[in-house]
Amino acid sequence: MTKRKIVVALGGNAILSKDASSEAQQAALRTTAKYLVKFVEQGDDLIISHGNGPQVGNLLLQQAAGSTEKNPAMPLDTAVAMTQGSIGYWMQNALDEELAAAGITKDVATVVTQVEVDPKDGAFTSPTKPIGPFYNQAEAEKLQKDHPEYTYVEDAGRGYRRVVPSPKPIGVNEYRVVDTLVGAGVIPISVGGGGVPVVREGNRLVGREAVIDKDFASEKLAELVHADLLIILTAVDNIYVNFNKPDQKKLEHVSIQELEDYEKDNQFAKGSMLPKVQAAVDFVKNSSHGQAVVTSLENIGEFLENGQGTIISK
Ligand SMILES: Nc1ncnc2c1ncn2[C@@H]1O[C@H](COP(=O)(O)OP(=O)(O)O)[C@@H](O)[C@H]1O
Ligand SMILES: NC(=O)OP(=O)(O)O
Repeated sequence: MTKRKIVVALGGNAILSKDASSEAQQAALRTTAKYLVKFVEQGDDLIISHGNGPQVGNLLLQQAAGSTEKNPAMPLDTAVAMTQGSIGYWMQNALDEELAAAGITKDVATVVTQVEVDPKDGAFTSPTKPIGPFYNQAEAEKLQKDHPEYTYVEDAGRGYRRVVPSPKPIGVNEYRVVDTLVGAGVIPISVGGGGVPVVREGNRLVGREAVIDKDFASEKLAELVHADLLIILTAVDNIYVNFNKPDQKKLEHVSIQELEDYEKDNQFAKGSMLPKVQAAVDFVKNSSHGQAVVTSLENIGEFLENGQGTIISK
């Protein structure tokens, strides 16, 4: 098997399910690391990215609760950088342990990554990215009254959450560093939480209060480092059409044209499967030879051994 350069984007369930304590998130990441080591065992070069929606929202709440004039709460761009650090630390620690258990000598390093966005991106005036905890309707209504500057919306029938702007990534400032690390045999963790959103002002990169979708940021990074594969890991083994209906159909090998047709047919839920499908299609379209895969962590073994999962090609 030839050595491949793979960008792996980790879904929310790879880090946090119900318990938001650091112990529980670290335990989940140790399980995640066991799966990811399978790629390393077969000689692939990995670049890992991850989400931060629950974590960055929780961090903002902690910041607000403890803030004083002398110890002010940090803005959202800085909070994103803080979650890159904390989740990166947990992921490095978990991978170090699992690589050692597998007898593999390889370093892992987190790169605080700034992702460029367009200051005129319409997302800045139309927040859509859910962050932090879920609320019931009464709680959300009270929060909305107390914080008219924030937006709370219903999130896919699961409760209410605060939403923030989520502009599209147009560049990854540290992509060359990431590629250099891969070339040196290191496993980089990059564009965590979609990357810190920044806009270019001359020679300066200036932070913006937003949370970029990690699937789109991972796609941009995969393009820039000329990855062979973009693997988007989530809670399902495959993308489906007629998802959760009696006639649901699993997609196995699918072309970008077919996926675009299904997208026009509204087959993919906004804010959950749709960004993954769009990121996968963009990567395959914009790379000379790349493929994209959407599957679950638990299915990695089946993907590696039998090609199971949804595999998207030109
Ligand atoms: N057409 C579809 N095919 C498969 N899953 C879908 C589809 N539409 C919506 N989903 C849901 O989208 C989820 C993935 O989105 P989400 O949980 O937001 O992602 P993440 O894993 O990045 O946190 C899947 O676990 C599944 O429940
Ligand atoms: N930044 C981001 O996309 O996070 P989630 O995947 O947790 O929503």
